[in-house]
Amino acid sequence: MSDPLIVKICGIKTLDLLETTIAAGADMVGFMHFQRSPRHVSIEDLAGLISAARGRIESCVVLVNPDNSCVAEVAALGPDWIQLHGPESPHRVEAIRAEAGVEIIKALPIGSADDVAHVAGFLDVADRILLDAKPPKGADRPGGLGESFDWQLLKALDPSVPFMLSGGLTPDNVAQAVREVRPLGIDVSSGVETAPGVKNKMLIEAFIRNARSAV
Ligand SMILES: O=C(O)c1ccccc1NCC(=O)[C@H](O)[C@H](O)COP(=O)(O)O
Repeated sequence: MSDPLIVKICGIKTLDLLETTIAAGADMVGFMHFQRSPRHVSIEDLAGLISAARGRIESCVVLVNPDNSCVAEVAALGPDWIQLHGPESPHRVEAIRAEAGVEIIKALPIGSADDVAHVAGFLDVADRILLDAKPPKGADRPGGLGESFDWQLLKALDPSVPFMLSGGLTPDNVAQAVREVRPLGIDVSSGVETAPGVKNKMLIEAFIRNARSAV
Protein backbone atom coordinates (compact mmCIF):
# COMPACT_ATOMS: atom_id res chain seq x y z
CA MET A 1 0.00 0.00 0.00
CA SER A 2 1.22 3.54 -0.75
CA ASP A 3 2.03 5.95 2.07
CA PRO A 4 -0.77 8.42 2.74
CA LEU A 5 -0.23 11.78 1.09
CA ILE A 6 -0.16 14.84 3.35
CA VAL A 7 -2.30 17.61 1.85
CA LYS A 8 -1.73 21.17 3.10
CA ILE A 9 -3.93 24.09 2.12
CA CYS A 10 -2.06 27.32 2.74
CA GLY A 11 -3.31 30.88 3.20
CA ILE A 12 -6.56 30.24 5.07
CA LYS A 13 -7.80 33.47 6.66
CA THR A 14 -11.26 32.78 8.10
CA LEU A 15 -12.97 30.29 10.39
CA ASP A 16 -15.46 29.49 7.61
CA LEU A 17 -12.71 28.48 5.23
CA LEU A 18 -10.99 26.53 7.97
CA GLU A 19 -14.19 24.48 8.36
CA THR A 20 -14.39 24.01 4.56
CA THR A 21 -10.79 22.80 4.48
CA ILE A 22 -11.30 20.33 7.33
CA ALA A 23 -14.53 18.99 5.78
CA ALA A 24 -12.77 18.57 2.42
CA GLY A 25 -10.24 16.23 4.06
CA ALA A 26 -7.01 18.25 4.21
CA ASP A 27 -4.34 17.15 6.71
CA MET A 28 -2.73 20.52 7.36
CA VAL A 29 -3.69 24.14 7.11
CA GLY A 30 -1.30 27.07 6.71
CA PHE A 31 -1.89 30.54 8.16
CA MET A 32 0.26 33.36 6.77
CA HIS A 33 1.68 35.89 9.21
CA PHE A 34 3.53 38.24 6.86
CA GLN A 35 2.27 41.78 6.24
CA ARG A 36 2.96 41.84 2.50
CA SER A 37 0.96 38.69 1.83
CA PRO A 38 -2.61 38.97 0.50
CA ARG A 39 -3.28 36.08 2.95
CA HIS A 40 -1.86 37.86 6.02
CA VAL A 41 -3.58 37.05 9.32
CA SER A 42 -3.09 39.21 12.45
CA ILE A 43 -1.89 37.70 15.74
CA GLU A 44 -5.41 38.15 17.17
CA ASP A 45 -7.02 36.21 14.29
CA LEU A 46 -4.24 33.59 14.38
CA ALA A 47 -5.16 32.80 17.98
CA GLY A 48 -8.77 31.99 17.01
CA LEU A 49 -7.82 29.98 13.93
CA ILE A 50 -5.18 27.89 15.73
CA SER A 51 -7.52 27.17 18.58
CA ALA A 52 -10.35 26.15 16.18
CA ALA A 53 -7.94 23.84 14.32
CA ARG A 54 -6.49 22.14 17.42
CA GLY A 55 -7.01 18.37 17.45
CA ARG A 56 -8.90 18.47 14.13
CA ILE A 57 -6.26 19.41 11.55
CA GLU A 58 -2.56 20.24 11.91
CA SER A 59 -1.94 23.98 11.95
CA CYS A 60 1.12 25.69 10.52
CA VAL A 61 2.01 29.38 10.79
CA VAL A 62 4.10 30.65 7.89
CA LEU A 63 6.71 33.29 8.78
CA VAL A 64 9.35 35.05 6.69
CA ASN A 65 12.68 35.69 8.44
CA PRO A 66 11.00 36.31 11.82
CA ASP A 67 12.75 37.98 14.75
CA ASN A 68 12.78 36.32 18.18
CA SER A 69 9.81 38.26 19.49
CA CYS A 70 7.65 37.25 16.53
CA VAL A 71 8.66 33.60 17.00
CA ALA A 72 7.81 33.76 20.72
CA GLU A 73 4.45 35.45 20.09
CA VAL A 74 3.43 32.85 17.49
CA ALA A 75 4.77 29.86 19.44
CA ALA A 76 2.73 30.94 22.47
CA LEU A 77 -0.45 30.37 20.42
CA GLY A 78 0.41 26.65 20.19
CA PRO A 79 0.48 25.87 16.46
CA ASP A 80 1.60 22.36 15.48
CA TRP A 81 4.18 23.72 13.03
CA ILE A 82 6.02 26.89 12.07
CA GLN A 83 7.03 27.19 8.41
CA LEU A 84 10.05 29.39 7.69
CA HIS A 85 9.70 30.78 4.18
CA GLY A 86 12.50 33.36 4.05
CA PRO A 87 16.28 33.30 3.62
CA GLU A 88 16.86 31.78 7.10
CA SER A 89 20.23 29.98 7.40
CA PRO A 90 20.49 26.46 8.86
CA HIS A 91 21.90 28.04 12.05
CA ARG A 92 18.89 30.39 12.32
CA VAL A 93 16.41 27.56 11.64
CA GLU A 94 18.00 25.55 14.44
CA ALA A 95 17.77 28.52 16.84
CA ILE A 96 14.10 29.13 15.96
CA ARG A 97 13.25 25.46 16.46
CA ALA A 98 14.86 25.57 19.94
CA GLU A 99 13.13 28.86 20.82
CA ALA A 100 9.67 27.89 19.53
CA GLY A 101 9.59 24.27 20.71
CA VAL A 102 7.37 23.30 17.75
CA GLU A 103 8.10 21.33 14.61
CA ILE A 104 9.62 23.29 11.76
CA ILE A 105 9.00 23.20 8.02
CA LYS A 106 11.79 24.93 6.10
CA ALA A 107 10.72 26.17 2.68
CA LEU A 108 13.44 26.28 0.04
CA PRO A 109 13.24 27.82 -3.44
CA ILE A 110 14.19 25.52 -6.31
CA GLY A 111 15.36 26.82 -9.68
CA SER A 112 18.51 24.83 -10.38
CA ALA A 113 20.51 21.72 -9.47
CA ASP A 114 22.50 23.86 -7.01
CA ASP A 115 19.29 24.72 -5.17
CA VAL A 116 18.52 20.99 -4.85
CA ALA A 117 22.02 20.37 -3.44
CA HIS A 118 21.37 23.14 -0.87
CA VAL A 119 18.56 21.06 0.72
CA ALA A 120 21.06 18.77 2.50
CA GLY A 121 22.21 21.61 4.78
CA PHE A 122 18.76 21.84 6.39
CA LEU A 123 18.01 18.18 7.08
CA ASP A 124 19.37 18.19 10.64
CA VAL A 125 17.69 21.43 11.69
CA ALA A 126 14.19 21.16 10.17
CA ASP A 127 11.56 18.45 10.66
CA ARG A 128 10.25 18.74 7.13
CA ILE A 129 11.30 20.49 3.91
CA LEU A 130 8.92 22.30 1.55
CA LEU A 131 10.22 22.75 -1.99
CA ASP A 132 8.75 25.78 -3.77
CA ALA A 133 9.43 27.71 -6.96
CA LYS A 134 12.05 30.45 -6.88
CA PRO A 135 10.20 33.80 -6.90
CA PRO A 136 10.73 35.90 -10.02
CA LYS A 137 13.02 38.95 -9.65
CA GLY A 138 11.12 41.90 -8.19
CA ALA A 139 8.43 39.75 -6.50
CA ASP A 140 7.24 41.35 -3.26
CA ARG A 141 7.04 38.05 -1.39
CA PRO A 142 8.90 34.71 -1.49
CA GLY A 143 5.88 32.41 -1.86
CA GLY A 144 2.23 32.10 -2.75
CA LEU A 145 2.90 33.29 -6.29
CA GLY A 146 1.42 30.41 -8.30
CA GLU A 147 4.82 29.76 -9.95
CA SER A 148 5.92 26.20 -10.64
CA PHE A 149 9.42 24.80 -11.22
CA ASP A 150 10.93 21.93 -13.19
CA TRP A 151 10.06 18.81 -11.16
CA GLN A 152 12.73 16.86 -13.06
CA LEU A 153 15.32 18.66 -10.90
CA LEU A 154 14.06 16.63 -7.92
CA LYS A 155 15.32 13.39 -9.46
CA ALA A 156 18.69 14.34 -7.89
CA LEU A 157 17.17 14.56 -4.41
CA ASP A 158 17.97 11.82 -1.86
CA PRO A 159 14.70 9.77 -1.72
CA SER A 160 14.83 9.69 2.09
CA VAL A 161 14.34 13.48 2.35
CA PRO A 162 10.94 14.23 4.00
CA PHE A 163 9.75 16.87 1.56
CA MET A 164 6.49 18.44 0.49
CA LEU A 165 6.02 19.81 -3.02
CA SER A 166 4.56 23.26 -3.69
CA GLY A 167 4.64 25.98 -6.31
CA GLY A 168 1.97 26.44 -8.95
CA LEU A 169 -0.02 23.33 -8.05
CA THR A 170 -3.67 23.35 -9.14
CA PRO A 171 -6.57 20.88 -9.30
CA ASP A 172 -5.53 20.24 -12.92
CA ASN A 173 -1.85 19.38 -12.40
CA VAL A 174 -1.73 17.98 -8.87
CA ALA A 175 -2.37 14.31 -9.80
CA GLN A 176 0.45 14.41 -12.34
CA ALA A 177 2.74 16.06 -9.77
CA VAL A 178 2.02 13.37 -7.18
CA ARG A 179 2.61 10.56 -9.71
CA GLU A 180 5.86 12.06 -11.08
CA VAL A 181 7.47 13.46 -7.93
CA ARG A 182 6.14 11.10 -5.21
CA PRO A 183 6.43 13.70 -2.41
CA LEU A 184 5.54 13.06 1.22
CA GLY A 185 3.00 15.84 0.85
CA ILE A 186 1.76 18.69 -1.29
CA ASP A 187 0.96 22.31 -0.56
CA VAL A 188 -1.15 24.83 -2.44
CA SER A 189 -2.29 28.41 -2.14
CA SER A 190 -2.96 30.32 -5.41
CA GLY A 191 -4.23 27.21 -7.21
CA VAL A 192 -7.33 27.05 -5.00
CA GLU A 193 -8.13 30.77 -5.27
CA THR A 194 -10.16 32.92 -7.66
CA ALA A 195 -7.99 36.00 -6.88
CA PRO A 196 -4.95 36.50 -4.60
CA GLY A 197 -6.13 35.71 -1.07
CA VAL A 198 -9.64 34.61 -2.12
CA LYS A 199 -9.98 30.84 -1.56
CA ASN A 200 -12.72 28.85 -3.30
CA LYS A 201 -14.52 25.87 -1.74
CA MET A 202 -14.97 23.96 -5.01
CA LEU A 203 -11.31 24.40 -5.97
CA ILE A 204 -10.18 23.20 -2.52
CA GLU A 205 -12.40 20.11 -2.81
CA ALA A 206 -11.26 19.36 -6.37
CA PHE A 207 -7.59 19.81 -5.42
CA ILE A 208 -7.82 17.32 -2.55
CA ARG A 209 -9.89 14.83 -4.54
CA ASN A 210 -7.50 14.91 -7.51
CA ALA A 211 -4.40 14.69 -5.29
CA ARG A 212 -5.68 11.62 -3.46
CA SER A 213 -6.72 9.95 -6.72
CA ALA A 214 -3.04 9.75 -7.69
CA VAL A 215 -1.82 7.87 -4.60
O1 LIG B 1 1.11 32.80 0.34
C1 LIG B 1 1.80 33.82 0.49
O2 LIG B 1 1.33 34.95 0.25
C2 LIG B 1 3.19 33.73 0.97
C3 LIG B 1 3.89 34.90 1.19
C4 LIG B 1 5.19 34.84 1.67
C5 LIG B 1 5.80 33.64 1.94
C6 LIG B 1 5.11 32.44 1.71
C7 LIG B 1 3.81 32.47 1.23
N1 LIG B 1 3.13 31.29 1.00
C8 LIG B 1 3.63 30.05 1.48
C9 LIG B 1 3.15 28.78 0.95
O3 LIG B 1 3.40 27.76 1.61
C10 LIG B 1 2.49 28.65 -0.39
O4 LIG B 1 1.47 27.70 -0.27
C11 LIG B 1 3.52 28.16 -1.42
O5 LIG B 1 4.44 29.20 -1.64
C12 LIG B 1 2.87 27.78 -2.78
O6 LIG B 1 2.14 28.84 -3.26
P1 LIG B 1 1.33 28.73 -4.66
O7 LIG B 1 2.33 28.57 -5.74
O8 LIG B 1 0.59 30.01 -4.73
O9 LIG B 1 0.42 27.55 -4.54
